[in-house]
Amino acid sequence: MTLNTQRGSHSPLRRRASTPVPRPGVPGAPGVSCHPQLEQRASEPGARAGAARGSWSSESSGSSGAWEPLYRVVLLGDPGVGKTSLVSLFAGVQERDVLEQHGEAAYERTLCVDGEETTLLVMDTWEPEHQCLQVGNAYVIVYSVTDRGSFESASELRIQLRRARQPEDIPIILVGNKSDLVRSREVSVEEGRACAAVFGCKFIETSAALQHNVAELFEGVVRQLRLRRGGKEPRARPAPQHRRKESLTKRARRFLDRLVARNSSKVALKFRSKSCHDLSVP
Ligand SMILES: Nc1nc2c(ncn2[C@@H]2O[C@H](COP(=O)(O)OP(=O)(O)OP(=O)(O)O)[C@@H](O)[C@H]2O)c(=O)[nH]1
Repeated sequence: MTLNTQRGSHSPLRRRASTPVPRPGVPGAPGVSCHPQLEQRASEPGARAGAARGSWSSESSGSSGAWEPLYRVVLLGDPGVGKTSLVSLFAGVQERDVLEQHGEAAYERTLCVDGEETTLLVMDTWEPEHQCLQVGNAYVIVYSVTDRGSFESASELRIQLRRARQPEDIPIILVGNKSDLVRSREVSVEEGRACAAVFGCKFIETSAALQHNVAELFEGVVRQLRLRRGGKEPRARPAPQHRRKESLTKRARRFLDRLVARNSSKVALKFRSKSCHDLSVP
């Protein structure tokens, strides 16, 4: 299964072919970007249907020109874990429809998931400290299952993200990539799932090389965004409280310490999540 070719009747993914690279300027004008600038913080829940899109995109989609929501999805993770490979599959790029802004590459694509179209602007970043922690409507934190260090970095990123976006209930998906490299695996699927459970995010393993679960990942992002759409998310987090923030951070640190203490597979078994692997439920 690929993101770019026929997938039968199952959730067809449609690439908006040759989406013009927008230029900065007046929103809505032909050939002009309506994407928010990177300096702009992501909208609050309820208004997170970020930038409306201009006439150029409705032409390419053949739609009536109605404005559609566009969500910014930021990929984070250590170098070499496969972020660019995953994003390239998402974008279906041979030629790169790349929007270069402040050093990040962004790819826009409209997905049809559960009969409804949603446009994602997926940003492949390599500087976690940069503004990317502020701009995403959803985050995909990638590690390589063959690199325990990248798994630990993913946990650190989750902590940073929580600090940066504490009051918001934004979708975060932990991704263990390179699942095809069975013999060099260093992080078990149970550890990945357990980590996601501890950090309160979703989890999926992918193989960009085999194109396994890549479509499911981005469809899952769409579903997670929709679950929170319009501020109707019933599981919206309560107002932030200092004590809770501290306690979760401490728990996360403890979890990390235990992983590093090479007791990880036993520890992982202690943390079970009923639904962190199901990207279609809250
Ligand atoms: N076997 C295997 N190799 C992969 C997979 N995903 C990526 N790779 C390879 O891993 C290497 C790094 O992949 P990238 O996609 O460039 O990783 P990245 O996270 O974007 O790396 P940076 O650009 O340095 O941040 C490349 O040689 C890819 O071909 C995968 O699922 N399986």
